[in-house]
Amino acid sequence: MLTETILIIDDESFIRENVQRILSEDGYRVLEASNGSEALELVGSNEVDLALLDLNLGPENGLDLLGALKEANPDLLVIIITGYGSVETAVDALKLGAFDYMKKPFKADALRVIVKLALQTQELKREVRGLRRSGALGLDVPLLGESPCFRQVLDQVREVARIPTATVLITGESGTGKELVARAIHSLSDRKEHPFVAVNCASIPTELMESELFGHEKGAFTGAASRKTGLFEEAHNGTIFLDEIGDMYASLQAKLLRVLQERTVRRVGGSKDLPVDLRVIAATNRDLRQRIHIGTFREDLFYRLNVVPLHLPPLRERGTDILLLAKYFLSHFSQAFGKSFKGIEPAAEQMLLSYPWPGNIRELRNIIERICIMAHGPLLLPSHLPPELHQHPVRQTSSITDDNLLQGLEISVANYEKQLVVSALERADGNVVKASLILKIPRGTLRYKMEKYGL
Ligand SMILES: Nc1ncnc2c1ncn2[C@@H]1O[C@H](COP(=O)(O)OP(=O)(O)OP(=O)(O)O)[C@@H](O)[C@H]1O
Repeated sequence: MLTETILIIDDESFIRENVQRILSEDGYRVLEASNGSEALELVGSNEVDLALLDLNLGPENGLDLLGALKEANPDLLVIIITGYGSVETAVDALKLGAFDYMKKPFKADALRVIVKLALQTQELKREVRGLRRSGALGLDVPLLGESPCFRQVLDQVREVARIPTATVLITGESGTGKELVARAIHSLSDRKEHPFVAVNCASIPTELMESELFGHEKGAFTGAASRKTGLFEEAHNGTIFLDEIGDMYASLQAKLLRVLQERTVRRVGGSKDLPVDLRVIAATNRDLRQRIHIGTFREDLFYRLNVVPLHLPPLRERGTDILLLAKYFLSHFSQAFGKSFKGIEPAAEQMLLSYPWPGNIRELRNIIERICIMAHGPLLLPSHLPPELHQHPVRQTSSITDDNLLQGLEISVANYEKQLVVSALERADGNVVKASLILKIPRGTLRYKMEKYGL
């Protein structure tokens, strides 16, 4: 990431010099403006991430300038600097879109904290925008993930979506996103204008399941007062998603096999075979081969379903996707519940990365949702995380996963180096000189690495 650029707008030169000194020491690029027109010119000609604006700019109206700055760059974050007694104006500034305000005189550490928070927010917003743009795949529901093993899944999703007749079997632990992937395949295929019908094969009582799936004719059984179309018919031209296929009742397995072979369905009590044109996507978190072995799943059905196998990795094997997803959910629920979460504290990040996530993405999503309901922010702290995450030891050195190997030596080493730099900076309370002593490297080298890793 490039060095962030901060603009200080103040008519008092000693304030500008002070801010310049503190923030450039921390590795930021700092620009200075003593009045509104200089500020607007600098915002127009530079990629400014954050502006520190003194509202008392001599005869100029600071609030007007705030509006003009936001107009020139709507993504610009503005922190207001206000003198004693003018807090009300600062509140007006917040209403006009300023990020926060700071009272004069302020301490160097307070400045550092507020600037860091603002820039973290900026980054989070950028990430979410990027994710929305990529729609991760251009879908209405984002299928998020950047780890090599998940990228492979996304490639397979794109490939299989192009073949609208291919049957897919999605496997993976509970909560890994099997239904979301099934929806993605449908939305990216030529069938997208037609229905996507999801059926949970484990939740419908077996006696009802047949008539749910195949429909029935009037009078087919007691209580069948009228004709009913089944879900296969409803999914005609679209996609049927058969979740928890491993729990499907044996007699229905035979009927499903027939649908896959003949591409027709017969309603219960009916005598006609009705043609259906659809894609079947089945999913399971069970080991189907083992079920075949013990005789509860038909082998011939397994081969009919397993035309394109797609395996979803558990969250614990997806490395930093955990943080990507956590930040996405944090931003989403924070907005939904009117909270002010702006980021995750590094220690909490480590806890999220170390936990094995038996409930996968669903568990992560639920935890973050709960935090956004119960807590306030601005940072997600270790104390917000539930006991199960505290009981799990934070990994000091990352163990070697398949993902590490797929990333290759250079990226894995860089990730490790970044972790060390972050830990040293934390231990040194952000002081670069102290951190460089901890790491036993020259200060310039540390700055270079911080810039390289966007710290
Ligand atoms: N890649 C992803 N990006 C964003 N959200 C995701 C992703 N994968 C899953 N989710 C979210 O996680 C939750 C669980 O996903 P989903 O229901 O698709 O999992 P599943 O594997 O089908 O679960 P089960 O086996 O229990 O049926 C959902 O809220 C879903 O929106």
